Amino acid sequence: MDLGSHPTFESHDDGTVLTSAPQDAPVDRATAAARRVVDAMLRTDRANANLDRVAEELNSIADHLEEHAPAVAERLIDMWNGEGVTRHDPVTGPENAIAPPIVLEGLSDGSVRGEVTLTMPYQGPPGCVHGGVSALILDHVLGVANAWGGQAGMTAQLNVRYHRPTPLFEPLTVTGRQMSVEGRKINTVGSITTADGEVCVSVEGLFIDAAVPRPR
Ligand SMILES: CCCCCCCCCC(=O)SCCNC(=O)CCNC(=O)[C@H](O)C(C)(C)COP(=O)(O)OP(=O)(O)OC[C@H]1O[C@@H](n2cnc3c(N)ncnc32)[C@H](O)[C@@H]1OP(=O)(O)O
Repeated sequence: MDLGSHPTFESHDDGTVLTSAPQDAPVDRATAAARRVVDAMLRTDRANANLDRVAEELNSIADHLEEHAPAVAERLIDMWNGEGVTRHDPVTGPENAIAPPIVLEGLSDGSVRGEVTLTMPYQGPPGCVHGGVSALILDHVLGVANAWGGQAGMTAQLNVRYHRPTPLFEPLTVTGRQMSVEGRKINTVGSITTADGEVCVSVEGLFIDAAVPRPR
């Protein structure tokens, strides 16, 4: 997959930051505020909050953003340029309000690792993480693990095992590791565990090295 070399952000004794941590930039602050709105919308008292006013103000904000949106093709080129690669995806992207966002580090043992506490927008069963959200997170973490391992690819299969409900509102550790590369086939594993080390979700992924050119 033509992702180029994976941009890195800083290195320290414990690892190399592979994703773009939220910065004190207007777009990061605006996205963090949007994320806060999504969370607060699910928590607020539907009877007493002034949701008519909220709808009006949010539509006004969306109007402003859309007025300044370039053509999609132009924006796609911009997104896939340089550090942009790690700034817009739905798992780690600080510019994507859907992303928690998770900061991933590459470790010297070849694995990647991150920590996250998920809240109501990611709920499936009561008080627990939606299974599709876990699969989304792990698909991406395995993709980054492949980039860190030196051979990226497109997900061809993702086998997900849900061992126990994954709790919301608690710190979770997500990990991924490239296990083998045989020709174009890449085998990668990953998991989501609680702070106590309980495995909630584990995955095995088959990735295929395939050319998906960046928009230019
Ligand atoms: C830098 C930042 C990091 C960013 C990380 C981002 C991670 C995001 C991860 C994703 O979400 S990727 C998006 C979800 N995946 C897709 O949309 C993939 C859609 N499928 C495809 O594009 C193609 O089917 C695919 C590239 C996977 C394979 O098509 P090809 O035409 O290149 O493969 P081909 O048919 O030539 O098969 C090559 C080999 O792979 C095998 N293969 C292909 N697909 C397979 C499959 N699904 N299951 C098992 N084996 C498969 C196939 O049998 C064959 O084996 P052999 O060489 O032994 O004959």
